[in-house]
Amino acid sequence: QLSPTFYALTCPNLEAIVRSVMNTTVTNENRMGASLLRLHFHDCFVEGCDGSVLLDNVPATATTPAIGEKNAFGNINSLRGFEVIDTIKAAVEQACPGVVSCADILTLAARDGTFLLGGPTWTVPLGRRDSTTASMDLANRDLPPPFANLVTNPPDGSDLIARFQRKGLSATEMTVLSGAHTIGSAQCQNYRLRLYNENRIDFQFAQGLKANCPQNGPAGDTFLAPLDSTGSVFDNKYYADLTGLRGLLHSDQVLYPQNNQTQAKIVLKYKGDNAAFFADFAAAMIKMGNLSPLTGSAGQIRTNCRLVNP
Ligand code: HEM
Ligand SMILES: [Ca+2]
Repeated sequence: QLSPTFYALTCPNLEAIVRSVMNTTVTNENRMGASLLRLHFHDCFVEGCDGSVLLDNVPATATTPAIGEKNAFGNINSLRGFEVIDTIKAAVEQACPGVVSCADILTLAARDGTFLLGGPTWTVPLGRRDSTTASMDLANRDLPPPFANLVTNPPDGSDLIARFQRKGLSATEMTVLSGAHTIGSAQCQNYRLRLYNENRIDFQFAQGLKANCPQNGPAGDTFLAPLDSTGSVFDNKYYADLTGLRGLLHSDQVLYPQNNQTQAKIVLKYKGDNAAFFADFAAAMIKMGNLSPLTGSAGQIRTNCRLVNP
């Protein structure tokens, strides 16, 4: 029951406001476009796209401790862009107070970040409402780790196909959404094991990265490398890099396996057809953006994206 015209009467300038702040932000720092795309993904995979990831801290309840998703493994010292959401929210509140959810703002910001770095655009269904809860445990359970395999990681279910399947997303959609790694960067601690322990990696590529990512931490732990060879441009180079064994994360390289032609063919298709990549990425983003939204009178419209309303 989300709709692209949800705010047509109540906040007609919403999309222009988001685009304007995002434009300034991405011009100033390219990577922030990528960071907001990732923030939206991490919101949607935990309790659905409800702005839960934006909550600074959540008061304890009978069943959950006082802690939010920001402290989960994949998020802590890694997620970025919270201040950008604050800036957009402030501008939106000025224009149309109390009407637009943080979850919708984040969804639009992710779309604009993609577009401003050269990617596709799409129409965003709107009308999500904000959660009053966030769960570190659910985030730890549902966000895929960079060491995840394609299909085999029993018994903890940390394989990529199953993890996305649980969110109603197919292996093809998982592969196209991973194409988001055409922009942005990762820290050495997330690709170190791959550099030193794996065979399916281009020799020169690994050598180049080892210089700043030594085998033993904490030295180099936070050193950033671009996720593909054109890290500030949204393009299909990511897939060419995978076929050249230059995927940065283990979870990237496993998308192009030797022993699974069905899966490998998805990568080859997007490597050879940028238009198909863009179209399928846009469609998969809309699908991911529709994950169990709060609508109607469920949840709330947060005044401050970091806090549940008093
Ligand atoms: C398939 C499973 C996935 C895994 C295991 C994964 C894991 C990661 C990791 C470990 C990083 C680097 C974080 C850091 O070093 O601080 C990263 C960055 C990123 N991820 Fe993913 N990711 C996955 C899927 C996705 C999806 C579906 C999207 C969006 C649709 C996405 C968007 C991004 C972006 C844009 C960045 C760069 C962020 C920045 O530079 O700030 N990822 N991902
Ligand atoms: Ca969420």
